[in-house]
Amino acid sequence: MRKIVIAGNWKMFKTQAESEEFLRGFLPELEETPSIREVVLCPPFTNLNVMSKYLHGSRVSLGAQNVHWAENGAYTGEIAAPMLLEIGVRYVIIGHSERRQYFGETDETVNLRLKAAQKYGLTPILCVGETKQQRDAGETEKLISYQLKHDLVDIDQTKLVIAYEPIWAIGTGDTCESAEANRVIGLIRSQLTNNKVPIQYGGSVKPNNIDEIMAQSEIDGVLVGGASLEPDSFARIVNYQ
Ligand SMILES: O=C(CO)COP(=O)(O)O
Repeated sequence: MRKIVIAGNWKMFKTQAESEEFLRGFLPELEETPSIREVVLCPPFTNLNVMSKYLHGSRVSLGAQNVHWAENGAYTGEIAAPMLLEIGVRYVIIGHSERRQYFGETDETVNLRLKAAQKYGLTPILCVGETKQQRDAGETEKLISYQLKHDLVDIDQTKLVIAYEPIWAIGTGDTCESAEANRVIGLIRSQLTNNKVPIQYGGSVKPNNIDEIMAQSEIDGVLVGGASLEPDSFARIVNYQ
């Protein structure tokens, strides 16, 4: 049985006060959530410390949205793994398409960040996925194979989560058909050496499509953007049928 990992990626949303307000509404809704489901929240860096204190003793794990590969150093604007560990962070999203698209992230830097995360005991959530153009050109499989081959060099697949996030489905309301997401995720799994790696789907996951997505045999969880920002909607997703 593979682990189920349901993560909220808050991107650049919520102040500290707003994140505390979210938790006040969200935590009570987890009382009935099956314990096999790992629930992760990935807020902006500025909220991690206060949320870590708030979540102490709760069943929710904290994740960051990026990590640098050096232990420390002259890297203005970056955050190192030991800084995250010290405040109780356990997961880190790496290689999100918004990092690749807007901030010059490459497969090489993704690989460096993955290695650093694992070296310090953080579990990376590696994001892969194709653009609309690549999909229309029939290049989805080739692109994802390329990303996996380069991103996963010397990576321990026993401490890894992968998220398949087709870029055209992110923030668009244009969810990938669940059967198609299942097919691509099966393909990702066939390229891994460890068949226990949890593989999530991400891209316009909402309360009204979560049950169908999670009914797919290859899909081990979801990485949720917009719908993770409201306590009721994220609780509905975590408590899928
Ligand atoms: O990018 C995503 C999660 O990392 C998905 O975002 P949305 O759920 O808003 O489409």
